[in-house]
Amino acid sequence: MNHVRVFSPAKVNLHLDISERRPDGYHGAYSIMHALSMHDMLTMRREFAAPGSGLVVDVHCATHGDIAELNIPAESNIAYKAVVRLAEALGRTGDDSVLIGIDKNIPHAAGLGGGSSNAAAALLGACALWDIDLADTGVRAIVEQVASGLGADVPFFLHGGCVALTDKGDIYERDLVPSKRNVVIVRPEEGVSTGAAYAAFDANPPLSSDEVKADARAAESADDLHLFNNLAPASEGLLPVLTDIREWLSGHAGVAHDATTGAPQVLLCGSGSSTFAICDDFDAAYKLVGDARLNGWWARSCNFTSAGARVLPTAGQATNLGAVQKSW
Ligand SMILES: C[C@@](CO)(OP(=O)(O)O)[C@H](O)COP(=O)(O)OP(=O)(O)OC[C@H]1O[C@@H](n2ccc(N)nc2=O)[C@H](O)[C@@H]1O
Ligand SMILES: Nc1ncnc2c1ncn2[C@@H]1O[C@H](COP(=O)(O)OP(=O)(O)O)[C@@H](O)[C@H]1O
Repeated sequence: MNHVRVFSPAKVNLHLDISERRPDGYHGAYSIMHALSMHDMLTMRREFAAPGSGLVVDVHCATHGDIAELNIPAESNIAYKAVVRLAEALGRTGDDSVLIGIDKNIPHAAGLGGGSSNAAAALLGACALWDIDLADTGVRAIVEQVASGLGADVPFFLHGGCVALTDKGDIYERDLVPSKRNVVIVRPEEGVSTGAAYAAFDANPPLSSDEVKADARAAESADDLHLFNNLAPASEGLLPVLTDIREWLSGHAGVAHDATTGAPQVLLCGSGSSTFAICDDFDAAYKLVGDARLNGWWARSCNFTSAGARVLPTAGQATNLGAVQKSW
């Protein structure tokens, strides 16, 4: 195969329980992530490689839908790093040329994991271009190790759906039954750096109770969870407009409420700067997007999805991802 398209979804953390900083600099994290129908699309092509060139990778990004352009050199793009590190891990030292086009709909520095998802998509796309069998457990272990080395959020996107992860939020623990509900994402113009959010967390870590921990571990489906994110106060401290957005969403008609606690189902996406709200139905989500835009915020509606980063079937093969893409 010399040409693939790879679906690259966004994520939210339905539950993000950060513990104290570890000696390796990372924080422990029990994270339950859910993939969204909002997605980027990667087009990857293998081209003629000049003799003696080694591996040549190039990346081009096009942004769509009012999101800021990603003005970074190709070598800084995490999709570039993914392909180079996978080639190294697999011992592929020969001449090769891989061109990656990224159509970006997911805003960056938004807590939606767009870069991490692009990295997972690039790993799967490279495997398809190189005819690498991911059913082989040895190969799969190499791909998962490369994913984890690229960033804590990357391994999730190899799975997708709704997944609980442990350690630093990168080790798969179990699947939960995905949700089919409507989601609205709202964000201000500014982003939040993940590293800065973790540093602010360290100043006064709001550690979770045993009850919160037990509750998350008992949940079997996404819809059973009580939304939780103890990184949110740190991000709100860094970017006070996040408090305004949370309070505004929490008081908006059409936002769903937790059946047990009665709390509005509104939460910061990971380290921010997006906030998500779960809505009762599509009409409520549509109205919420319009109202948020009137406040000057970026807003989109989408759905939870059971997909992850996925190489799309070539023409003639059946797929259910079309339904996912039409939903936003
Ligand atoms: C907070 C979360 C929630 O899913 O993601 P975002 O909301 O930013 O997307 C993750 O923990 C972020 O994952 P990711 O964005 O992949 O982080 P990395 O690139 O590995 O690390 C970025 C920075 O965050 C810190 N970091 C990350 C994960 C973790 N468990 N502890 C940390 O202290 C690292 O020290 C590093 O300075
Ligand atoms: N393919 C990519 N898509 C988005 N951001 C990328 C990409 N490659 C590198 N980056 C860098 O990673 C940073 C974090 O991006 P992203 O994963 O979208 O945010 P978050 O971790 O908040 O979800 C960006 O600000 C950008 O500088």
